[in-house]
Amino acid sequence: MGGSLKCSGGGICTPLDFSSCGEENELEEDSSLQEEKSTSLSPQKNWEFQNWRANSPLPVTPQRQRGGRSLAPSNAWASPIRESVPSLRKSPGPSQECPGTPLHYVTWRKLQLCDTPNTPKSLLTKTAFPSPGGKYPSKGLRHLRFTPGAESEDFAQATLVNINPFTPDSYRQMLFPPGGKRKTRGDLPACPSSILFEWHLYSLKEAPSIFTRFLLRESNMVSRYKKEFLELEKIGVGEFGSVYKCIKRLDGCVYAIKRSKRPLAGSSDEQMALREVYAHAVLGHHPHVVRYYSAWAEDDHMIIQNEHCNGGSLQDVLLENAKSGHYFKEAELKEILLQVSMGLKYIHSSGLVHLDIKPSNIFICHNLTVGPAGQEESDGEDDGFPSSNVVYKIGDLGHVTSLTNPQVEEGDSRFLANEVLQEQYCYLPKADIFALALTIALAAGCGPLPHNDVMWHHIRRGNLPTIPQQLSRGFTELLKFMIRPDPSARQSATALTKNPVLRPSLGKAAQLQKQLNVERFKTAMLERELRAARHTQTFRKDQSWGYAKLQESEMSSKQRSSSKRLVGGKSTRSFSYTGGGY
Ligand SMILES: Nc1ncnc2c1ncn2[C@@H]1O[C@H](COP(=O)(O)OP(=O)(O)OP(=O)(O)O)[C@@H](O)[C@H]1O
Ligand SMILES: [Mg+2]
Repeated sequence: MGGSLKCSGGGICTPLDFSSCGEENELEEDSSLQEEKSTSLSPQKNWEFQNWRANSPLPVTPQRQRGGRSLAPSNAWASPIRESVPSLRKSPGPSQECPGTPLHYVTWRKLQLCDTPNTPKSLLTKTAFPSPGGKYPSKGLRHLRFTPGAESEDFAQATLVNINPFTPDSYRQMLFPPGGKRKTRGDLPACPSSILFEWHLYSLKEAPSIFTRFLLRESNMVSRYKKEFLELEKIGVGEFGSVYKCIKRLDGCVYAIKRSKRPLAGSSDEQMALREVYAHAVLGHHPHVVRYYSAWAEDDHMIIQNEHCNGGSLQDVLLENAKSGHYFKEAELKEILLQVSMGLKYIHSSGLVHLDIKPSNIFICHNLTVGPAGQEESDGEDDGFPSSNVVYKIGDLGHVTSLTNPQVEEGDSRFLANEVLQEQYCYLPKADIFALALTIALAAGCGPLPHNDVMWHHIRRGNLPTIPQQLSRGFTELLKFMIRPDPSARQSATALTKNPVLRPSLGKAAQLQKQLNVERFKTAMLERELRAARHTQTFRKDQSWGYAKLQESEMSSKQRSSSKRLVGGKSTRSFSYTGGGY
């Protein structure tokens, strides 16, 4: 790949200098992978690996196919480190998601070496420990690392990894078995990944207590951001970070890159940054959750690469609306409520809560091309893919926490449910519902929401802020329900996705189904009656036939007896009876 590339706008883009940009880096990583596998093993394991490779019945995947990296099946519980390698992610088809998002980097199937649900720890460490200068050491150096003295350095590095608190216990137990039960090669499929994985289990077994967190400040890469992305413009500034619209030099697609404002090490921002990354990694893909591609630390700042939503945030639109005195109409409000409820349903069903739902954290994608492939993204028939051309997505997962072990970092007080302020955390998903109702009220045109004081409490008593447009009674009641003081009385996200006010077609279908059931029942009753009537009719017929037979036989016996008495009399009489026939 050389020469100049033609931009879609018709201009000539500066040719990519692959000596310094992402691809070289990626190829470097790729080509280093086989080496990396062998060199990150202890000498004994290294020998086993080389031996395995020589004798393996499986073809050794060419380096350009990135074969060594792709060990993960599609698994919602993706490892965060795996997420940091874009080519490992399963991308949707071209018709899905935002048109600016990339497609398959390589065919997923090609990437799979063996069906293990585990991200090999080798990949975690490989990504987690950038070497000085941002490149892996030369081959020679890498071999040198496996002198006995260098092993301890490798071992120390191998223990640097984060444990995602949003993954289920079973997942963590699988990765880090209690007591460090050592797996033998026989327990695992015979492929290089299993050897590497085994090695890491072995490390954990030997030193579980020194298994330390991978700290953001320990990253000292050359700016990956500058190397891999071309910054187009700053698109937003939030409490936590600034967001830039960028093109990835390698794939030519647009992304939103969020960079934390302050240095992270040891600050509360560090926790927030990690939460966001953990949550994104665990949530995977959903049409109503902003898609995540990668995250890394750079110069003590967290950088998160997300899908770029070309419509900006709902807050941006509300600001524009306020200027022109235009508000979302009821149909649009219902669409926003329905789509965000679908996203919340997905987040809640993953055992997480968002805790910062508000207009600036809802993002908009326009001009979505919905095709059959797009529909696959939907998480079920009930949630159907949005029919409109606008897709609303939940983003900014910096406050996400788990339902089972909530570590609550209160979001924006204007949207905060009273029970969360009172530190009652048993109905956390309902706090998201509360915030969503106020988000919709804002979109409907209500004035600025109070941060505190009398009006704040007035709303928490179940009173909707004044909305300057006539909304239907059903919709207003629905919004009121969502802000009821008792969180358990508020609808769940799942209930909202089925609510007939938001999905009248579902209501109509339900009504028709009901009518159909009544008609079916009536038909069944009529059939039963008909059967009974036929049965009675047949019985009567049989009865009358039997009666007639009886009468006939009685008559014939009478005649027989009278003819006996006439024996020797006129033969004509007797003849008439026998010839009468039955
Ligand atoms: N994926 C995206 N696509 C388009 N615009 C985005 C995207 N992510 C963020 N923005 C823009 O950047 C702004 C700030 O983003 P974000 O909410 O993620 O940052 P933040 O620092 O967590 O903000 P806050 O804490 O105030 O909510 C958004 O309001 C939006 O305008
Ligand atoms: Mg935000």
